[in-house]
Amino acid sequence: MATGRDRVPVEVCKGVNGLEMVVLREARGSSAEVYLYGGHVTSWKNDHGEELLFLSSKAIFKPPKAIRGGIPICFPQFSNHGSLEQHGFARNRIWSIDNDPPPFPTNSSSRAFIDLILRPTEDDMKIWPHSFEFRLRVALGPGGDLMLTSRIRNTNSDGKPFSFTFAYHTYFSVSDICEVRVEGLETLDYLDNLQNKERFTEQGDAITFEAEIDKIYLSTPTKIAILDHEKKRTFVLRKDGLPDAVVWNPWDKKAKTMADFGDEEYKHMLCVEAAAIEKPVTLKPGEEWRGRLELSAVPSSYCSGQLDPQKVLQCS
Ligand SMILES: O=P(O)(O)OC[C@H]1O[C@@H](O)[C@H](O)[C@@H](O)[C@@H]1O
Repeated sequence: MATGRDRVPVEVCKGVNGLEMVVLREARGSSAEVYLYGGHVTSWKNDHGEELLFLSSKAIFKPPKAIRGGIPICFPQFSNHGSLEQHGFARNRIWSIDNDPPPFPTNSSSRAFIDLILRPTEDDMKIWPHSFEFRLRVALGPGGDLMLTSRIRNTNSDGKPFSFTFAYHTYFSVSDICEVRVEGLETLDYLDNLQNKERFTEQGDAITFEAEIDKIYLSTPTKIAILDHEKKRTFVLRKDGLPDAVVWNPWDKKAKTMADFGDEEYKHMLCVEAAAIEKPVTLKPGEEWRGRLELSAVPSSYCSGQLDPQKVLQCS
């Protein structure tokens, strides 16, 4: 666990439109950028300086519009699964740097990290009448892995529990969506957002892409792999506390309806979102929930054709 002593100092600077952001740098060259607006990771680069996340060239860095790309945080509501605004309000609030977070029991050897915190304002409590503390740690591992840990605590003083849904809405950068496949979701049940959230079962093959997709896979394994054949790169997601996984690509028609997304950009992105949606999380006052996502990008040149994400990891 990193202590104050061996921690790499983070840089706080002004990003697009003067919005404050934090830059994390790891000794071998990987880096990440985190905006306080949304507690939003907008960039994750490997030690060759290659960008691994998709960020739209038309992204609007201006509240209240959430930033299109990177890793928006969906809380306290995923999508339109409730009465709040789409994907909740955490992604368009200004978070603060948390200089003194409660102890972080983690075995991570990360030295480059930032702790952020979001608490509701009085106005927030008018639309979602609950008091909470949302602590987000964004860390870079020594090998360039990106780790996000969310800790959400019910701080209601009225004795009331609350429930929420959640997602790390990660936009991965891919060379060509038609050359990408996702492994780890085969044979699982999913809710199809394009068919009134009806429940279906996925076929036995890895998922490939040739049209709009918007599915919530249920009870997914802790590891999911995204294989980018053209780039010879595999993204591996490891997650904890997040049983569901959303797979989204708007494709051409939907892309044209989105003001903050280029018409052709759908070809170069894929969202695979570690989430808790089907069974909302309920917290009593004083209780805390934790949801963790760890992302790695590994060369996959010798791994194509292997369906087991575990093997993809072993041969990297
Ligand atoms: O445009 P937004 O609000 O960022 O949402 C983008 C997409 O986010 C995905 O997570 C949802 O499943 C989609 O239904 C939605 O279209």
